Amino acid sequence: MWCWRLTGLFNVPCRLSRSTSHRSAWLPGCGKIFSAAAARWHHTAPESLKCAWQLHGDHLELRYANTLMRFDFVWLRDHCRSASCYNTKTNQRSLDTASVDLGIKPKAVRVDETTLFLTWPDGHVTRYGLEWLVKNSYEGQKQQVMHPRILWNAEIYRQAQIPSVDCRSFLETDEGLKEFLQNFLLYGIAFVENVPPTKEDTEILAERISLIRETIYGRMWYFTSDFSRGDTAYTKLALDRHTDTTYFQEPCGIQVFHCLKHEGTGGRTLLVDGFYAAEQVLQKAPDQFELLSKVPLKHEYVENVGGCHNHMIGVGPVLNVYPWNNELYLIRYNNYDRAVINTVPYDVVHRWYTAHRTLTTELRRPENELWVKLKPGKALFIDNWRVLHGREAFTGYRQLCGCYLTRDDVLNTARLLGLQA
Ligand SMILES: C[N+](C)(C)CCCC[C@H](N)C(=O)O
Ligand SMILES: O=C(O)CCC(=O)C(=O)O
Ligand SMILES: [Fe+2]
Repeated sequence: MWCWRLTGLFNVPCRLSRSTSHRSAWLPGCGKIFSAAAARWHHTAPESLKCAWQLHGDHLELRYANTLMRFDFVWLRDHCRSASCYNTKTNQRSLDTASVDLGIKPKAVRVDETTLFLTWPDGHVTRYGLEWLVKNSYEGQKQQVMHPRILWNAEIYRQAQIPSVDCRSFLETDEGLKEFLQNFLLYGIAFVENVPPTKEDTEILAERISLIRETIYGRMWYFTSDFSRGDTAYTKLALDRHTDTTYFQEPCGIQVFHCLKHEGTGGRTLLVDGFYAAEQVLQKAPDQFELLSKVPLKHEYVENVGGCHNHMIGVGPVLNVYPWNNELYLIRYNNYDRAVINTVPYDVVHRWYTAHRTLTTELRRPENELWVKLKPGKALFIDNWRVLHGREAFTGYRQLCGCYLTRDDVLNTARLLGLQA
């Protein structure tokens, strides 16, 4: 159901990206290679077209499992998995890549049903499983998604009826943790229920999946509307949708919120899937999507309140995509914390404002807004690289606790449980 939503992100041509310039050079070329040079193709077995290969001046071309791959010779030497080149105990390369002649060429090539064999000028033999090559080639990787996701608006999210995970099952069983992480990876948000409403218990939750990322706000933070810090978060005012810590070179990966107390009105939490909105921009105005992914901007945090003095600057585009498949991995969006734009000339600035407006329009569509009231006992985990949060103005005493998590460690936990992350 979600595949089609995802593919859009990768297939739309991105004029400046390397992958596209490759693609256009590649597609017209491949027909020619097959027809004009068919005599030079070597097949595993005469009756089998499963695998065929051809040696060119500076690369090896291999066709296997419906994938046409091209391998640079240095790449083929560098990735050798023989005992002298690769340590399988540590999964680390032992070969010194700098010792490989950049003009290296195999002196013999052979392919059987499962394996490619290369003999190098010094007699060293490298073997590659054909399946391994498909999985690890550029062409194979280009067809893959790094992070499978389900993009959502309020309706899609509600209809999916994703259950909250119970605190005990989250803490005590691998199944509970895995279910939670799977939902978190797919949707960018996930809830844990029946959490004792204390900072200490929230910390135990956080530590179950990751390392806590300590920042200028501390390790575990409590906050209320006391303006103890120089930021609107510490008031009763409404906060429009945004991602946090855009002013870090690497914005925090995950934000945990647990509302410990609220005696008053308002204060609901707003959640918006930034990737869903970005996908709409890509569909409607690919040039604008591209601009948002290419123009670097600064975000800034300048604080001088009480004893707190901080000046943080983070640089990066609003949308961050992997260049080989155009897949989004990070949105940096905070209009409060966006710094003076002095990294782009005036004409690009105007086009950037237009693109920013298009994205903002998508982010603000009421149908994309998921509103939830955080209550004591219900902890919310937000993927701060994807899902924007905001809050409604409120009255009365409201206390939130939480922390940031290091993204690498959340993904590490997910992978160890067998999830693709
Ligand atoms: C979450 N906590 C209250 C600790 C910090 C809030 C940081 C707010 C800042 N404007 C930002 O968006 O990064
Ligand atoms: O008060 C809230 O619900 C959230 C405030 C906020 O955006 C933050 O702390 O990052
Ligand atoms: Fe925030």
